[in-house]
Amino acid sequence: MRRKLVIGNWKMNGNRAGNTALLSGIVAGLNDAVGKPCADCAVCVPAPYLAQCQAELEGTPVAWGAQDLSVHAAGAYTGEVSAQMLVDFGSTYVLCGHSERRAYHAESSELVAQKTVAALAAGLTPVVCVGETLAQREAGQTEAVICGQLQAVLDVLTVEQVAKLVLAYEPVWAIGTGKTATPEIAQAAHAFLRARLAQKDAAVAQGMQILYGGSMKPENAKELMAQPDIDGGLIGGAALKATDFLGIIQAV
Ligand SMILES: O=C[C@H](O)COP(=O)(O)O
Repeated sequence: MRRKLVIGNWKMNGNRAGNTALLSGIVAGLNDAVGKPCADCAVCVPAPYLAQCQAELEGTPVAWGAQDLSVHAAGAYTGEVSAQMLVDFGSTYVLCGHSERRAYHAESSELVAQKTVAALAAGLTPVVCVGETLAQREAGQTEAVICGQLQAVLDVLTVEQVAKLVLAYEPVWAIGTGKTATPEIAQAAHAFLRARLAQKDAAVAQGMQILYGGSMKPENAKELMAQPDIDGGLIGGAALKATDFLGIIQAV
């Protein structure tokens, strides 16, 4: 039985005072919940706030991490942040290949694969994001696109390394638009991804947490998470309000 995982991706949002209010709200909500939460949870924050997460989340049920990393270990790479720097601040997770990185920073699937390798080498858990645009879906290319994005990563990893990944399916047309994929559409994509993973290794495919991302909210989370191949959520907008984020965790 795969454990559910809910990750909040703050994107480029936050400030010190607001972060404290949000994080303490999440922690208080989890502590108030009756029994142990049935999902693991984490926040992926802008790199400058990793120290704040470490100071305010250590010892709580909320893990933290970053939204991107460099493929390089160190050196003359102005503006880049290495995997080891993320580890220095207690990060567990790092997003690799979020669609906004692919679209606005021209990240290729090959670069995403290299970032995944760098994250694993530092002991981080990469959350590899895949997803098609609306034009690609309408052209019937969804499976080819997400398969290509996944394959680029699988090509450079051993089975043991693949077992350490988290995968996120985020249809670009559902991100920040309020247009959530229906549970059936999301389930079909997740099942497809799991079948592709099974071609690498059946047991690893069965154990892989595949998160859904794209306008997930407390109101639609329950139905999405009830799908057999949806193992949690990668949450954008709704991760910026403690009650919404907790509502999604409670929907598990
Ligand atoms: O990483 C999170 C996704 O991009 C989803 O964002 P959203 O929940 O605002 O649609």
